[in-house]
Amino acid sequence: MDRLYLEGPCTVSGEIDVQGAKNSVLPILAGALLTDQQIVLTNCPDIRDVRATFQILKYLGCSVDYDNGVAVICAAGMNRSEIPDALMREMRSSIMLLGAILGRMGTARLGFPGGCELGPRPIDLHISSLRRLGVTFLEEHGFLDCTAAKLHGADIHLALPSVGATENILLLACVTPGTTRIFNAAKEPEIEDLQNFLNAMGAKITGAGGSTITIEGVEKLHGAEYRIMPDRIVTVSYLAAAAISGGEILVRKACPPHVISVTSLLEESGCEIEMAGEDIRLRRRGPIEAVKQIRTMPYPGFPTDALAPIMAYLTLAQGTSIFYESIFQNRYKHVEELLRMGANIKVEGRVAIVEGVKKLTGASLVATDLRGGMALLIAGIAAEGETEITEVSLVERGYEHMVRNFSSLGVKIREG
Ligand SMILES: CC(=O)N[C@H]1[C@@H](OP(=O)(O)OP(=O)(O)OC[C@H]2O[C@@H](n3ccc(=O)[nH]c3=O)[C@H](O)[C@@H]2O)O[C@H](CO)[C@@H](O)[C@@H]1O
Ligand SMILES: C=C(OP(=O)(O)O)C(=O)O
Repeated sequence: MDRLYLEGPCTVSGEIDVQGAKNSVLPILAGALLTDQQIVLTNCPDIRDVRATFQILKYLGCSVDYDNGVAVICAAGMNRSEIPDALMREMRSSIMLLGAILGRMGTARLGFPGGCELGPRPIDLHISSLRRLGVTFLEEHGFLDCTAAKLHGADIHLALPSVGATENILLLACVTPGTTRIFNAAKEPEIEDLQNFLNAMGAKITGAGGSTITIEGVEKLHGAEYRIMPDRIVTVSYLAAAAISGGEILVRKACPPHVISVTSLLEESGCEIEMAGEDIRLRRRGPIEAVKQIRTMPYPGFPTDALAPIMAYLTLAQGTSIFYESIFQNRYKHVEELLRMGANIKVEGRVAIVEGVKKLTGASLVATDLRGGMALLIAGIAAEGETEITEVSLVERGYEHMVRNFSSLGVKIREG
């Protein structure tokens, strides 16, 4: 999709099911390379990053079928271990294929991943961790040549709890002889989803969700059927859209415990939240109240991926909200676009000061990145008049069926 048009203000109201999580399905698709038997994934989201991963899997020699949220992958015919540069640049998570390709083929050749819109995103921790497992790297002409001749378990202390590095270690260590322990591992729920999926394939991993993960290498993995967990950032994006519009929403098939850092902020700012089983209901009580301090942190802290959607919501708050982005260097590109709508935001380094305004007005905007683009959509719901958003394909990296889903909630939205 090229562009989106919204006609605001609209009131979001209704019920919606949450899609499967982008950040779970991508490493899990990499895991499908570790067996020559069939993998069936349900709740697999229909998003651009998944389609890009399918392209890479097919290039590597796998068969891939996708229909209505069910992906069937078979890597029996895998006959390549290199990923062309153009496919690597499609997305950041292409780097997650490294551990899996090495685990299956013993060698891998790939370029550097894309997705640099948030500032520098080095892969030094991925490389140093896999080196501890016995992988050797040769870097030449923008490509990494990797060889896993003599793999062995190891203790790995991560300097930072990197989500991607933790996942790459899991993917390789589960088929590496011996015991591997990861200290200061990332604790994000998507890591636990990857652990559960790999264990369903016969891996022996314990501890994901905590900061120490233990992996007993096994010789072989087998086929499995697995349901991808709900996307926590899509969940909070729907909640923010309803909240800014003064509406009421029931988000179904979610995982409420995964989004408490965001729902408690929504409550603090004037929304009523009810959680029951897989349901989250949000209703706005009155005016939006500013939130004094929002600091992005690794899980279970406030997620960096939720910063932009929540910032869009707080542009209409009474008072001043202050954001501090602690994970990425440049997560404020969308701010310039929100300013065009009449928002009052000042950015100083990693801090953004959002002075609430009484109204936003529709404008012609460019999506700067995935979550920044969703922030513009959320602002466009509350803005007076027409909002045009271009570069929407960036938003489609992580959100499925946007026009259909937001229309069903009462948003006047159409594809351009
Ligand atoms: C596909 C996927 O799951 N993406 C998520 C993943 O990204 P990703 O896995 O890239 O994020 P990381 O947790 O690795 O990055 C966190 C921080 O560590 C730094 N770092 C990371 C690796 C490395 O080798 N060296 C290094 O310095 C990064 O620059 C960043 O400042 O976690 C991020 C943080 O929750 C989320 O915003 C992304 O949505
Ligand atoms: C930054 C994100 O994703 P990625 O790591 O895939 O670029 C995101 O989902 O907000």
